Amino acid sequence: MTFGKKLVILDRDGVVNVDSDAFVKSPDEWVAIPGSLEAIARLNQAGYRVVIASNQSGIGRGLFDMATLNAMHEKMHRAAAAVGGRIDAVFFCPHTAEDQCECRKPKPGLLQMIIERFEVDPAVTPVVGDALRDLQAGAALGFPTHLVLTGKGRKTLAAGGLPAGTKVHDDLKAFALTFLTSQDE
Ligand SMILES: O=P(O)(O)OC[C@@H](O)[C@H]1O[C@@H](OP(=O)(O)O)[C@@H](O)[C@@H](O)[C@@H]1O
Ligand SMILES: [Mg+2]
Ligand SMILES: [Zn+2]
Repeated sequence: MTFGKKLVILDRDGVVNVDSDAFVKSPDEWVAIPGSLEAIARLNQAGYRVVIASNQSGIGRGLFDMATLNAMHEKMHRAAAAVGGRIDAVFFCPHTAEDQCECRKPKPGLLQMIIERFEVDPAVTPVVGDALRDLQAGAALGFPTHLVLTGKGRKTLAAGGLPAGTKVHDDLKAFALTFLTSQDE
C-alpha cells in the first residue's frame, strides 16, 4: 500500500493514442490505442489520478495550432469519459528542440510542474512512455519508469539504454493490470 497522492503520469502519443512519424495533427488523426482508455478508467477506479506529459513540437513546427491541439484533447477527454475514465490534466511542451526550452522531454520540466501542482512523491508515481526521452525525464526526478511496446516502444526497447529498473509492458492495459496488482501486495 502506498501513501500520499495516488497518480500515474502517461506520455500521450504511442501510449494513449496511436502515434505517427508524420505527427498526430488533427482530431481525426487522434485514435485511441485499443484498451488504453479502459486502462485509464481501471486506474481511476483504483483511486489513481491520471495526467499526461507530452512533447507537442508539432505546434512549434507549425504543423497544427493550439485550437487544434485543444480539439484533439477534447476528443481524448470525451473518449475516456465514454468508458468511465478521466484524465485530470494534460501538460505539454509546444517547443522544438531548437527552442532549447526547459519543458521538452527528456528534460524533466513537465514532470516538475506535475509534482508541484499535484503534490506527488516521485518515488511512488509511475511514469509510462514509449520513447527513451519519456523515461529519461522520469528517471531524472526519481520516478519509477515503465516502457510500453506500443508506438515507438519496440524500437525504444531494441535500442536499449533504458533507465535502470525500467519495467516493460506490451501496452497501457498490461501496465495497469501489473501495476495495480503490485500495489495490492
Ligand atoms: O509521445 P509524445 O511526447 O506524447 O508526443 C510525441 C509527438 O509530439 C511527436 O514527437 C515527435 O518527436 P520530435 O518532437 O520531432 O522530436 C515525433 O516522434 C513524432 O512521431 C511524434 O508524433
Ligand atoms: Mg510517445
Ligand atoms: Zn518546452
